[in-house]
Amino acid sequence: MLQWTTKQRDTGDLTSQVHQFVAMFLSLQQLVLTSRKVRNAKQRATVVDWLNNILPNLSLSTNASDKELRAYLSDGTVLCQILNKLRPGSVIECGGYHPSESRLDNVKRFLAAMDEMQLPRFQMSDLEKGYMKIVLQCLLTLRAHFMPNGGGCNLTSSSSPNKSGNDVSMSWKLLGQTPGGNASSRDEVSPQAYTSTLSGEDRRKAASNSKFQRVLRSPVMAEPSAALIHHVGHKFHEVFQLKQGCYADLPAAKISEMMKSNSLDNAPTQSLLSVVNGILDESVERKNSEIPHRVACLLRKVVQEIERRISTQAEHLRTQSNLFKAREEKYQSRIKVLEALATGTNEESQTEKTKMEEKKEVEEQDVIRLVKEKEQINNEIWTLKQELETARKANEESCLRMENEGNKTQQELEERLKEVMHLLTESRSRVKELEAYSESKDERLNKKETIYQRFTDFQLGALRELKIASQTIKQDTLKIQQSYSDEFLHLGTKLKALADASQNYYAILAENRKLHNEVQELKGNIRVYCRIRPFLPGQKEKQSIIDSLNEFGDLTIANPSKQGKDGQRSFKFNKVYGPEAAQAEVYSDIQPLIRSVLDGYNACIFAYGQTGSGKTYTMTGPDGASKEEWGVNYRALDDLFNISQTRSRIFTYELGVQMVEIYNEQSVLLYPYKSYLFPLIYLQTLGILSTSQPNGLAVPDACMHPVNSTIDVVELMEMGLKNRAKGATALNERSSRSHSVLTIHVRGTDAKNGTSLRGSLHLVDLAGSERVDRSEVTGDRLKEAQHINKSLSALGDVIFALAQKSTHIPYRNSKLTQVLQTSLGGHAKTLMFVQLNPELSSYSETLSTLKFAERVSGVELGAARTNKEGRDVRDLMEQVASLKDTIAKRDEEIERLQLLKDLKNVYPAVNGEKHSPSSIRP
Ligand SMILES: Nc1ncnc2c1ncn2[C@@H]1O[C@H](COP(=O)(O)OP(=O)(O)OP(=O)(O)O)[C@@H](O)[C@H]1O
Repeated sequence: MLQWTTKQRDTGDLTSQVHQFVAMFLSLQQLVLTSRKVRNAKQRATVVDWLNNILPNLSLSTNASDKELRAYLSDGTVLCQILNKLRPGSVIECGGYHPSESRLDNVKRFLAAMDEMQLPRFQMSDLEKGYMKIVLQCLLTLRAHFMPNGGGCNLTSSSSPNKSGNDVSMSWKLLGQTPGGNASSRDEVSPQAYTSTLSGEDRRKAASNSKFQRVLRSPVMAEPSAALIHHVGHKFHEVFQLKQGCYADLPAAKISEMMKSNSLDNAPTQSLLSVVNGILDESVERKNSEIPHRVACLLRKVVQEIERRISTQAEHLRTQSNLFKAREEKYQSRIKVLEALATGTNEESQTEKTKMEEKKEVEEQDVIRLVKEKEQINNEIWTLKQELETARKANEESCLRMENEGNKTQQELEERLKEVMHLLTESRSRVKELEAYSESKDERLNKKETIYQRFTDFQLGALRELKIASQTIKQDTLKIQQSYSDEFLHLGTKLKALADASQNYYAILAENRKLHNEVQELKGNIRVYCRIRPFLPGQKEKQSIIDSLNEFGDLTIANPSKQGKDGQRSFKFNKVYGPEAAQAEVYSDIQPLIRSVLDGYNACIFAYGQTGSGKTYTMTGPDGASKEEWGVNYRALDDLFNISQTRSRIFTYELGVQMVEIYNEQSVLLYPYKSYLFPLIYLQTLGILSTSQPNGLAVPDACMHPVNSTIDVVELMEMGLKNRAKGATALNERSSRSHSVLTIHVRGTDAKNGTSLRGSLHLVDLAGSERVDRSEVTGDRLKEAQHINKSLSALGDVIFALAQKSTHIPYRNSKLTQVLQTSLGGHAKTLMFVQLNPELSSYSETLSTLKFAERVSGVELGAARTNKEGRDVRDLMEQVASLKDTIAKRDEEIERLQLLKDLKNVYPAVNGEKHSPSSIRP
């Protein structure tokens, strides 16, 4: 860094200061400026600006392109005008060219003038071909040559053209040259020559300014950096007015050589200042210049001030010089006058001498005054220097600050660089990791692919095997199918044989059954048909205890509380009807038995079972039954009527129907036998029957009803049914608590031989067989239950006595057994319907019913026999019956009388009152 020493301040003259300032500035530039290429556009703009200044009528656009500029310059007129403006008369004035001249002649003249001035120039071909860079360089050189202050814009005194001209002449004067001086003399100006152009005092100061010399010859100046040289190249070029070539293309070595040859020493002050101004202008204009904008502005102001002061000083010196010249001339003339006078008169010469001395004194005073003024100027310069020093210091500080900031920034940048490097390293490692990961992934994928490939191969293999296996299986299946079809055919044949055999089997079975029935008939077995009632509509519980049944009379019931075979019980009867069996089906099975009555057989059909098991349904049918729903009673009567009518030509049949209900057997013991026998109602239809029945039962007050058709019988039966005792019990609302016995008496007479036959059919609807829970019924209901139980027990006793072929059969234990005596014994055909309730709650009752029925089915009554009689026998029988009837009446009379006698003994107070048995009967 160059220092502005006090000595320099004291001793340096203005020019040397400027030189020094330029050198310092260049040093500063070296420190702060970086190399930057001056753009062609900038140059062009400068040239355009300059041209517009010189030739205001040109009106070139500031942003004119190379092409536009070339258009202006191509005919050489503008070039000639420029030269004439700068140096009047240097070329022929050419406001237009002569028609005989070619366009290029103007250009040639311009180039010749440039050659004459020994300024670098372009070639004709450059302008023609549009190499505007060289043309621009040439114009810039010309501009620098004639207007070193860049067109005079920056000089304060350049506002007026006259002043500008003065400045130019002043500059040349300072350099010891005239504007029209030989350029070669400038090129050859050495430092010594340059200093010789200065005034004596200035030369002395310049010579003594060792610092200045050192600056000019300093290594920095001697060997400027390439960047610096490149940056300020054109400025130097302008300053040193290089002869040839383009300063932009000037190699660094050339500039370095120039620096070594002390070319700066020879540069005019004004040029140096214009260099500084140019650099500062450029710095101010360029926002991103390395010189801070404020500093550049300040420096420019300083330089302008220096220029102004130099200008003022020069003006002052010029005035003084003129003054001195005028005085010198005056003195010369006076001396001449005085000399003339001296030769004339001494007095006059003495006077004149005195006057001259006086004037000399005045002049000396003037000189003293001038010296004082000079001192004053020196003082001003010194103040200026001080200001310059302050500015320099400020500049240094700013440089230091900038340096620090630069260092700081550099450090930050380095740190940032480190961070970036770190990030780069990290990202590289990350990339490596990713690469490794992708490689491993690739590997894994490859492995997976291999595995999948293998798996696929394996699957395909397996598929192929499966295909083969499936084909084999297909073939096997076909074979098996074939064998199966063969076997099926074989089986079909066998099955056909089996079906035939089974048909035979069924035929044999039917034959067996028939034979069995015949055997039973021969034996006189009581036939037992079992019928199962369906679940009633609206009944919630529908779990049936019926496990199985078949057409052969097999029945199995299941105990819900016991699992497996322990809970099951099987029975065998002559027939078992399921819940779906129709009334007609049931009747068709008993039809032969019923019809046998017309052949003179006694038959008895009774229904046994608990309350609600369907006894009445089977024997009579439901209430208001249609013909399809008719029970056995209606169907039997209808059937017998029809057959009797069919056989009317052969046989004359008389039918009598008697309907008896046995109720509260126990009360019979208290009443006469008529009442005893028929406690509630009796009906004796037809007049064919005498009041004395064959079984010995008298029917007192018998109502005889003749019947001629089935409908008559049905009406009679309905009348009888209406009179049945009915009541509500816990088991069944409509439960009958009485035994209902419908007896059909048949007498047939053979029209040919007069033989007669008698048959009777008892159709008995027994009371409910269930055991009565004493807690549920009391009073009359309890009595009814007891009677029912007793009569059923008596029935059982009779049946089992018959089964055991006992000598004594206890028919007389109940009224029921007495009524059924002729049907249960005495070679009658007997059939029992065992009615079953399928409900779960009735299991125990059902079981005891079935057990009773099982025992009944084993009872053999002996082969049934017809009641056929010849006419004599019949007459005798009728006589016997009449006698029996008479005896019965007598017995009855005796019994009645006996009863009256007993009553008289019991009630002796009652005198003469007679009670008839009928009045006592309920
Ligand atoms: N095979 C059947 N088909 C359709 N309904 C039936 C059948 N058997 C019985 N019923 C019906 O069951 C109910 C009870 O039948 P039913 O009155 O005949 O029983 P019961 O044994 O005569 O009873 P009770 O001892 O009280 O006279 C009746 O409503 C009847 O219509």
